[in-house]
Amino acid sequence: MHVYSIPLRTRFRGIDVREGLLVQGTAGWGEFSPFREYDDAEAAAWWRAAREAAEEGFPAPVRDAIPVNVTVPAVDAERAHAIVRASGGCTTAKVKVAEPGQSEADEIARLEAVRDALGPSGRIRVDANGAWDVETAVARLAVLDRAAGGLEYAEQPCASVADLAAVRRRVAVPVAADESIRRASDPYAVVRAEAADVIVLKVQPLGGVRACLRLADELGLPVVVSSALESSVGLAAGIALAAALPELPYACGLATAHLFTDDVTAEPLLPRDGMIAVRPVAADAAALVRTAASPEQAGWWRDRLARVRVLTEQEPA
Ligand SMILES: O=C(O)CCC(=O)C1=CC=C[C@@H](O)[C@@H]1C(=O)O
Ligand SMILES: [Mg+2]
Repeated sequence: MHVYSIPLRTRFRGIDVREGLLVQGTAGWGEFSPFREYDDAEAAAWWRAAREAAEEGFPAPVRDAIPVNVTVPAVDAERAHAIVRASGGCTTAKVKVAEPGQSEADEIARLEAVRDALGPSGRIRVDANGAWDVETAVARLAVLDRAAGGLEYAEQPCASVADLAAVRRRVAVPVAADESIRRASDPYAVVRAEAADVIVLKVQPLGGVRACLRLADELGLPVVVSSALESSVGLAAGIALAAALPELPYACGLATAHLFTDDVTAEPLLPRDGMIAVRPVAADAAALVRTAASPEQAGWWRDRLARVRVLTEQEPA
């Protein structure tokens, strides 16, 4: 069991340092890295995903490389341009918007810079993490669609399923559901309400690759696989899901190793020509030493895992 702590290059979803616990089992390496504020019940799905990776391994792939998007945090225009140019050939960009303290003008400048860096044939999507109300989403998406020279889709413009559905009825930009799937007690509500054109699946919060494949099949909407901001060990599970899905019509949000200043392996899962190769990832000793968390942090993660294990051991097999 190893606990890593790796600083991010840029603050992302309010965090500057990513932490997680890695386990090695008979099938390979698994990652358990629920965000700190999640309670043990929510963290249980993340442990099921880690256990699957370590003990069962992944289902057979149907493709050997995954197209990925570059993820652009809520940075200024100049940084956004540089991030896209250094992305390893990504032709799709996902741009964070609705950051507290930022204005519409900041978002317009960021999107214009991303369009400039990608060129006219690139695809741009935005992610508001549920921060807008319906009126703001409708007005803002029209503005951002123009600034971007066309948006591929808007990820989670509003928090509730009802609001997503209302936005979808009123804007031409397609809507993707993320938090409404991964943090919802009822992911099927999105389909019943016709609230999304695309669903975002993340392996750890949804309990593993096989659980995601079942959900994708039942939901019946096009899937984008995204990371939960993981080390390359966790990213490998997302790559395995993207590799096993019968259809993969969009680039996936799995190029987030770029956001980390270091990784737990000498061969991070980074894109080349906009694609990440499907391959197993093993943590290596030197990288684990370099990225090791403090004894205090490691103790916190071990205690958390011990509590979550008790919860998951009570589940039916
Ligand atoms: O989808 C991507 O391009 C990268 C992953 C990503 O954006 C996220 C990872 C982890 C937590 C989230 O706040 C965020 C997201 O909302 O999709
Ligand atoms: Mg999202």
